[in-house]
Amino acid sequence: MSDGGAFSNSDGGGSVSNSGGSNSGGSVTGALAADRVSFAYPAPRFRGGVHGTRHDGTLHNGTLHNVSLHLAPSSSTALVGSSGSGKSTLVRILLALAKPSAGTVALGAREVRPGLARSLRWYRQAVQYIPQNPAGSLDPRMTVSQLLGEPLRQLRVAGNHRALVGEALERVEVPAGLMERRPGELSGGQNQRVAIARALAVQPAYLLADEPVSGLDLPLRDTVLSLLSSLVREEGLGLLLVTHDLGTAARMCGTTSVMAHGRIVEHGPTHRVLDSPGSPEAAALVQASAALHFPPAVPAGAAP
Ligand SMILES: Nc1ncnc2c1ncn2[C@@H]1O[C@H](COP(=O)(O)OP(=O)(O)OP(=O)(O)O)[C@@H](O)[C@H]1O
Repeated sequence: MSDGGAFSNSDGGGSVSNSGGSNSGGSVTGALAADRVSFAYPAPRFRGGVHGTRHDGTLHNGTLHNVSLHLAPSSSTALVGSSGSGKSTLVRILLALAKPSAGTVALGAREVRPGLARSLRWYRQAVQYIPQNPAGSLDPRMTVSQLLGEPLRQLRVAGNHRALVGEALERVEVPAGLMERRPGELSGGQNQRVAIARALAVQPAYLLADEPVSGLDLPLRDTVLSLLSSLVREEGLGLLLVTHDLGTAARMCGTTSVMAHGRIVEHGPTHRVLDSPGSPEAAALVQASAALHFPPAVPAGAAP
């Protein structure tokens, strides 16, 4: 699909309800949708121009152009694309951290835009984020139990917070004995799991995850990906997985969107996108991934 026109996931991007499970973010119903979103980062002042615009009035550094992405409960979508194609920027817009210059973001029937923390509390609970470097997002002064308890308190999540914290840590296999440690007293992998537990503890309806397992060893990757899959399957979570790993996209996600130069250039069932890519950008990603996983064999005796 060219230019990211509005589309729905094949597994139901329309207005739907969470199918249940225990995710309390599931009290929020409907699709999470970016519709025809454009965005440009502020640019340095041009000579004789207005901040952020060219002399002809067009936006400089138009980072996203007319991008649409619809996520549905109980489904996983992979967002792939080369470095700098705009994936993280789109995630920031979906998180209502950046305001699009055109287009809208909505959860169900409610449009969302950056604003007062109080007015976005419902949205921050419903849509959680796992950043690229989750461990780096943790306040080093806080203990694990404080780190997980803080968003529950700030977002006024209903229920027994102590129990929610314990349950989230158990899900990512962080032993309860580490609850009073601070990030500096944990391994990188443990910190990453704490950051993931922090997102899960508020029981979101949607999880936007930017390379969530890139810093973990292989068995732990498997554990975390299996956990995310089961949250989607059994508890109605909607997952957007930003990844450079097409194998992870194939394993986890029913649909895949491909970004290039700030546009969605292709969207469809993951197996179709990966098996017979319909855009040169998707084809290049598949080719690069194949070369990485199955490099041409070095003939015996040849220098490596
Ligand atoms: N804060 C910023 N100010 C100005 N330009 C930015 C800013 N953040 C990102 N950009 C630019 O916006 C474009 C898209 O960046 P973005 O981080 O969204 O790409 P990405 O696809 O997530 O890349 P990666 O896979 O490397 O994380 C890039 O050209 C980048 O340099």
